[in-house]
Amino acid sequence: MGRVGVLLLNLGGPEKLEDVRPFLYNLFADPEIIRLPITWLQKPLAWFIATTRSSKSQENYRQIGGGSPLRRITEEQAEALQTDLHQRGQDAKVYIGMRYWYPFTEEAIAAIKRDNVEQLVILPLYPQFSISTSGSSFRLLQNLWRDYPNLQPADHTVIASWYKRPGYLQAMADLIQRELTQYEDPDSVHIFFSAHGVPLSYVEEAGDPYQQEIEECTELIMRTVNRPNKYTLAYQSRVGPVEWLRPYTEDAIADLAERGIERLLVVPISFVSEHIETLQEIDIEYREIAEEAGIHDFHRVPALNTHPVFISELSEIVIDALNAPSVDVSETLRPAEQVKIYPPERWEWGMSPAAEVWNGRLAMLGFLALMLELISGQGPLHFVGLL
Ligand SMILES: C=CC1=C(C)c2cc3[nH]c(cc4nc(cc5[nH]c(cc1n2)c(C)c5CCC(=O)O)C(CCC(=O)O)=C4C)c(C)c3C=C
Ligand SMILES: [Fe+2]
Repeated sequence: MGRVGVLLLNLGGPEKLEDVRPFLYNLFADPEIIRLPITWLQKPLAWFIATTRSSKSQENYRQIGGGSPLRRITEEQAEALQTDLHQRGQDAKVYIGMRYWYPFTEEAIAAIKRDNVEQLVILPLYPQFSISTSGSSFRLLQNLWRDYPNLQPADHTVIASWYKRPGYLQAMADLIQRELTQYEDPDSVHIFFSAHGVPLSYVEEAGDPYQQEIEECTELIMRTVNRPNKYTLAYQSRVGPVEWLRPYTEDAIADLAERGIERLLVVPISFVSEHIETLQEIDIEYREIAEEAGIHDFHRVPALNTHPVFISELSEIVIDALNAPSVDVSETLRPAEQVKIYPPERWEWGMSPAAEVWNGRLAMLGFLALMLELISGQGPLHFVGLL
């Protein structure tokens, strides 16, 4: 057997405040995050959103110490996984490929080539699959290997999602149990699962399995916790004007407060590391919302980070993958491609999704034209004297 490598895929995060704008640009330039029918508009729109959003986003990163801890934590996870694999007699090198910031996936692929890795396990650090996360990274790999076929290792296998794995469920249950034991009356605590949201259209029109996987994951964790506590699942971090998966976290907190719930234990479940959305959004913003609504006992379960049971499960996933027939990255993408493509390209009359999409596109084009005219000082509105 040739050299073995493990590629951990993750999102990446700005390390300093100056990184925030270019990081946001990379994120919004990704067609799996915003898909535009006119490809040349993707980059100007990404530039526009990144520029307008960056000061608000920078303020959030400032509140957590001036940057994302994601790179440091992912490096710790990679090191712990490599050590655990070695201890099991599996000699493998672990690489990190971030989607939107350093170390970029392209850098990891170059290192994998340099090291002559022949067998590669591709393991996203997202327990559940979404088109916007693991799907986007798989698409990037597919495009890279299409354009540079010599960079592709002789054998590679892709793990699409792994939220059902017993070690993951056990580690999550352990974190929840640990927090519950801090309470005098643990059964009175309401467990609040907060998953990262995605636009509703990803699920309803593009066939993203994310919502189903999140719901099943929540049930499996509660079964593993094996306690009588009541629980709720809600979706956080909505961006932009379109509808996302519901209930939104802020609404669900207000609703529970109205029902007289006093003790809330928040469990972030879409991501395995601390990041801006746990440290700032949950710990600061949602805590404030809860307290204003009358929930003064507001706690959060820490992210898995390098929890030993979790790291050990990652090793098991890698070893199982090495012993199973390989799965090509394009096979993993195929199920999402077989379902309806979003946005629908064919025009349909009436109040149809196609009409909504095309209205949205035209509005976006009009808005962009206006922005360009405001910046350049030239255009049809200047010509007719309206600007
Ligand atoms: C605009 C659409 C977005 C979708 C869809 C989306 C899905 C998604 N994201 C994560 C995990 C993370 N996202 C993070 C940051 C982040 N995400 C978006 C937008 C979408 N995410 C933005 C604009 C940002 C930047 C931060 C901000 O301005 O609010 C991060 C943080 C990394 C860090 O810096 O610490 C993570 C992690 C998941 C799991 C997901 C869908 C399942
Ligand atoms: Fe996100």
